[in-house]
Amino acid sequence: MEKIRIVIAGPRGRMGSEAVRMVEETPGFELAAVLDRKNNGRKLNEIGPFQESDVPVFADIEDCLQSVKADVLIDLTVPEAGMHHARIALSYNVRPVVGTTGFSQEELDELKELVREKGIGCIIAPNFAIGAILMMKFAKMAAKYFQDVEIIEMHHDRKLDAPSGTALKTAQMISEERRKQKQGHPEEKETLKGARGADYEGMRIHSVRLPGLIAHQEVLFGSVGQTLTLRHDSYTRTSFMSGVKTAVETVMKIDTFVYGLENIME
Ligand SMILES: NC(=O)c1ccc[n+]([C@@H]2O[C@H](COP(=O)([O-])OP(=O)(O)OC[C@H]3O[C@@H](n4cnc5c(N)ncnc54)[C@H](O)[C@@H]3O)[C@@H](O)[C@H]2O)c1
Ligand SMILES: O=C(O)C1=N[C@H](C(=O)O)CCC1
Repeated sequence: MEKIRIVIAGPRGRMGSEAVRMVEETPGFELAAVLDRKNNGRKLNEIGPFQESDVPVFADIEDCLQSVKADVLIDLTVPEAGMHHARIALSYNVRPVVGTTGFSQEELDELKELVREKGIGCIIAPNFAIGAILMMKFAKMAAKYFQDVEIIEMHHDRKLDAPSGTALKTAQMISEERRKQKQGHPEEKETLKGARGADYEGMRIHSVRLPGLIAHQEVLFGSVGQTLTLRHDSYTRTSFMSGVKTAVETVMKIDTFVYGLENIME
């Protein structure tokens, strides 16, 4: 069987470098090229700790996709670059697997429409860790029985977007079961701005940023005389890689837009 040829955007990043390792180690996957903001025209083993890999580095995705044959683009960059890469990849019939977070609803809708026009698969995954996916699914289940919920997401202090993509996706999944309602005292007042966190349909999302953390989230439900806490922790970025691998394999078999790995989990 032919190998799945993959382009990775963001190969020098925390996630992108893990993804390069995963692709290189996976039978059936082949790294075709990488997209880096800098280092156009060089080889991957000249720009990072990847001794074995001499695939070409491109700064521009169009140059890349005109020069190398690719099946899948894995994007682990920043939202502006991720959107641009996903749009161009689709226009070249290359299937995007996007782990980058921070997209607006309008951007997700635009990608969904492009995928509908093209008829090839595209997966946007705010979190690739199986435990995080289960946490979100359990939170949705619990929301049927608990109307009051707050989300606390905790990440390393190099993270650019807040709230995290996972926290937003969790809130969206909960909102499929929970009726919209403002939580807390109807007359509560913040004496320090932001004390009650972000407001998603009346439920609150709190973002913690600290060195030492990787990616963690608690979903706290409260009802009369009881609370229920769901918690997930990613202690290393390798925790995300089996999800990236599954997404790459799956995106080759589908012709639709998927937002969230829970939609492709058996
Ligand atoms: N879906 C998940 O499970 C998951 C897990 C962890 C992180 N993330 C997300 O992945 C993204 C990357 O996270 P990170 O911690 O690896 O960040 P990082 O800052 O370590 O890496 C991002 C990389 O993207 C590169 N980059 C920026 N613009 C680029 C461009 N135009 N072309 C090519 N490369 C470009 C940067 O140079 C950098 O090397 C973030 O949006 C983060 O929220 C998702
Ligand atoms: O490290 C990050 O940045 C992470 N981002 C994702 C998010 O925003 O939910 C997933 C976890 C790690």
